[in-house]
Amino acid sequence: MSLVYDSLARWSVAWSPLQVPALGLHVRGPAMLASQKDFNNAVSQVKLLKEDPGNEVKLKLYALYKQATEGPCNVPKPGMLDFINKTKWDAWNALGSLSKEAARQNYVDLVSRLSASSESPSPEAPAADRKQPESDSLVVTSEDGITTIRLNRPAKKNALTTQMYHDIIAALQAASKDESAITVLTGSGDYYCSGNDLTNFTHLPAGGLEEMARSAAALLRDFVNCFIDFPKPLVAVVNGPAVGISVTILGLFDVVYATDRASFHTPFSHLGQSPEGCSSYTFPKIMGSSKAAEMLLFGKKLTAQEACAQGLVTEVFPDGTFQKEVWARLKAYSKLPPNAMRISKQIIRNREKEKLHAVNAEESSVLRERWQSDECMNAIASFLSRKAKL
Ligand SMILES: CCCCCC/C=C/C(=O)SCCNC(=O)CCNC(=O)[C@H](O)C(C)(C)COP(=O)(O)OP(=O)(O)OC[C@H]1O[C@@H](n2cnc3c(N)ncnc32)[C@H](O)[C@@H]1OP(=O)(O)O
Repeated sequence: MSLVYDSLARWSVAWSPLQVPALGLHVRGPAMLASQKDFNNAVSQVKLLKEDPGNEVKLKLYALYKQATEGPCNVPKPGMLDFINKTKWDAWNALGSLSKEAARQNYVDLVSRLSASSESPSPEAPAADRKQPESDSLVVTSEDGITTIRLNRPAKKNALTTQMYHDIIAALQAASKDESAITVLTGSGDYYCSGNDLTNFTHLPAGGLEEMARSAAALLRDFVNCFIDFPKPLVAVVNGPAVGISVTILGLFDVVYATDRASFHTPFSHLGQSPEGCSSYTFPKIMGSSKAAEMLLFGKKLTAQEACAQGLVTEVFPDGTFQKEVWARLKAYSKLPPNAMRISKQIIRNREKEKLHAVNAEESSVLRERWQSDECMNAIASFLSRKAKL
């Protein structure tokens, strides 16, 4: 094994970035695929990376570059002892029949994530230095080794405004670097979260509906990416009913504790919309395809006990003792060695990450189209004119 690593290290020196670029990526909608120009820019950007991304990532870059430029692996497998070329060949071959266009997009995505992480400040951000959210609708605190991100719009059932998506992204980025061991998302009041604030769709920018859909899809994608990439144990403390995107992203949490008053509802078809938060992938994996279809296609609302039986929720607590029991448990967990927890999370989650990024991109792209449909516009208009509730 060390021989292979040594060889890879030398390789990375010998490789020009032009030769270098997530394995197993097979899904992506046509609307958001990168152009040749985006791809060429990404190839140039690789040269400017400030930090060496490591051999594993270089292998991914290499494989995606080959797939994007030459298509599926079409050269004979190198001999057993030709470690370097065999490892490169394996990485390229693992991409199977991924299309050139999807490989190009995945290459662009990977480079953009690498560029963003090499630009972000690396020093640990202690809780006291944390930039506070722009609005009071999100409250972020750090105590006893736990950073808590609290949705704080109880009068609107914690519906997520555009500003809140931005603030949650910033809070997760800060939490990933602070001194806490565990990060928690929870809600204030009787609801956990009623999902996307439907009035987000009423603020039409100068570019009209099309521009609104484009920017919402980009924000959705960034938002979900933060959950996919979050490096520490991430726990949802579901203090009441959960709707829409607050349910779908639960598949990206490590542990989900729920009060017995919680319910889990994804009424996407009722809203003329389609699943997000990687739920089109995580839900069938967690609960099987037919239970996932009942939720995601027909909007079946699950009780907390049902969600627990189906694996979406880790444990259900009686509402009367929910807060006390859950926080006592989390405080105990937060004393565990933080690095061990991070590394264990990495092992559990890393092999799925590229797939999840590809699913997120496709779901966002499909929603971009859905948001411009009559079905969706009519459903939102109906809610806003108070004719419809879930
Ligand atoms: C960057 C964009 C990314 C988008 C990602 C895609 C996300 C998709 C989703 O999340 S889809 C799910 C969207 N959510 C809903 O459709 C829920 C709509 N709300 C309801 O059906 C009901 O409000 C309820 C069942 C959640 C609660 O009903 P009830 O207990 O009777 O309370 P009220 O209806 O009186 O609600 C109180 C107050 O809150 C306002 N409100 C609640 N939810 C939302 C919401 N999602 N968006 C906007 N406003 C909401 C509701 O209008 C009331 O306001 P008012 O007091 O009348 O001013």
